[in-house]
Amino acid sequence: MTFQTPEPASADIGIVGIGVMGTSLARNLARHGHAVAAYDLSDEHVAKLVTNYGHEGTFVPTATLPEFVAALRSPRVAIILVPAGNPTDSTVASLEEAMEPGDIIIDSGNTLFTDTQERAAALAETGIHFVGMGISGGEEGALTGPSMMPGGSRESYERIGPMLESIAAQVDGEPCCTHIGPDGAGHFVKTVHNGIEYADMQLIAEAYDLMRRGLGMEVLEIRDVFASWKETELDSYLIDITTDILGHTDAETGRPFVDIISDRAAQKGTGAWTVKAALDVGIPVPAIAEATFARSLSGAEAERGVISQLDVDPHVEPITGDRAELVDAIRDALLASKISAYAQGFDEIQQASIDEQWHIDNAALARIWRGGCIIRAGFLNYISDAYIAHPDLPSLLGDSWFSERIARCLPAWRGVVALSATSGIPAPAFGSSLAWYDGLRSERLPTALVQSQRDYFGSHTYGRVDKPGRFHTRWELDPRVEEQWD
Ligand SMILES: NC(=O)C1=CN([C@@H]2O[C@H](COP(=O)(O)OP(=O)(O)OC[C@H]3O[C@@H](n4cnc5c(N)ncnc54)[C@H](OP(=O)(O)O)[C@@H]3O)[C@@H](O)[C@H]2O)C=CC1
Ligand SMILES: O=C(CO)[C@H](O)[C@H](O)COP(=O)(O)O
Repeated sequence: MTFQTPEPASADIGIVGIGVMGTSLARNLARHGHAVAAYDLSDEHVAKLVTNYGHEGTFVPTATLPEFVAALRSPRVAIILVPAGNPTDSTVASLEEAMEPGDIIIDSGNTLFTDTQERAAALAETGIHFVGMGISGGEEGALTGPSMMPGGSRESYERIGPMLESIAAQVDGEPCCTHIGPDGAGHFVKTVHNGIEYADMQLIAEAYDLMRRGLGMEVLEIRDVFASWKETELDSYLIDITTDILGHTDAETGRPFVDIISDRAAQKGTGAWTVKAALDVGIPVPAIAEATFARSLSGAEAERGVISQLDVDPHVEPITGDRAELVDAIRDALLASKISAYAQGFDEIQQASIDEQWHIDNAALARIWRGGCIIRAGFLNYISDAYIAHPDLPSLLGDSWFSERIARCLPAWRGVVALSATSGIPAPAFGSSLAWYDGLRSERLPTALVQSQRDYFGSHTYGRVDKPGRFHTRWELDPRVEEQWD
């Protein structure tokens, strides 16, 4: 396929990677009156964009990256929407060759934030701005209004902000796009957004499983339950799509779609990155970790094959009792666990922001997640309010809106986690969230014993509850002697 050589400087902005997201974002920009240059390794993708959607606005198809760059008005702005890793590296390298100081490269893929930091540092010498921008909303959101999380220099945001804000989702008259912070900040918060997404999805799936296998409910009955939860604090996009999915019937078999789809849930890495980064900054995110492991477990063919054959009957003990009360209990457990998962994600962002000196505004971040993105949910308004009232809030659970709901849901939360264990229906994200909460509220934790063990075998020292300093016990001596080490 050949395209006519484009007019130089005829496009306001360009997109490299005209796949699922690139096509939608190019259309969104064009619909808002921006002329969009398009480049993809595959000319066919670019041609399809122009043929199918050319009537929606101005597209400038290009066949090579130098042509693409030449088609951009100066200072040039190019958005990359290709797979993370090598394809992004090679695209950045080619753009760098053709671009000039003052131009802006925006990587909008799901990129590891440390890669963004490295690319931004490498490009800094050239005078080309590098913006690592998280984007969320999937194909539909990118078309009708995504949530966007750009990192990078303030100067670059002044140039690209108005254009991005014009195509972002709008909530209460505010665009779901704001400058997040320097270098890797935008990609970091998008990664944690996805970690929270993993947790929210897993929690919903656990609620479904407890109703389906535990209470023996039909799929359409559960669909109706989820539809009714939309009227509660659980109102969210993920509850909406769950309701829709549960109402869907497989055309070929006439069975509920959820019964014919393979239960292997895939992952592209952002959940695992969130967990790894949480380990690095020392912040516990067990709901996100369990959600990530749940996907790995679902794909653990060999282990599942062996263990499912073990002669342990019954595999599932039905949950008995008043069904309406049990459904309400599952709803409350879901709300409390969901609050925990979001609190964990925000804790992680807060700590990374301190460590990296990103100065991320959690209130503004919560506001841009209210629309456009996959985790959009009514209660993000309350998260924003909590951080407006106390920007350095050590935990969302310290805010009264959240603590009151946790207190209200707590008895049901405990009951549901106990039922999960006795019925044999795994609810790892429910259970780990509750354990996280109980850990944080414990005045004294058994890690006192862990620290004693560390000192015993490795002379790692310890603090005392009754006086300052670091101490070590000479465990090998008889009688034992305590030494003060500093
Ligand atoms: N899908 C989603 O919901 C979301 C995706 N993202 C992120 O956005 C990025 C794009 O995702 P998505 O649109 O789903 O992926 P797709 O695979 O649909 O699109 C990627 C496009 O980039 C093209 N491409 C690959 N390598 C190059 C290259 N070196 N130069 C130019 N074009 C190239 C591909 O062509 P070809 O097919 O010929 O290889 C394809 O057309 C990813 O980083 C993804 O993680 C972010 C948010 C949401
Ligand atoms: O970024 C996204 C949504 O916010 C993408 O859809 C991403 O692919 C989701 O992650 P995974 O594929 O690992 O489920």
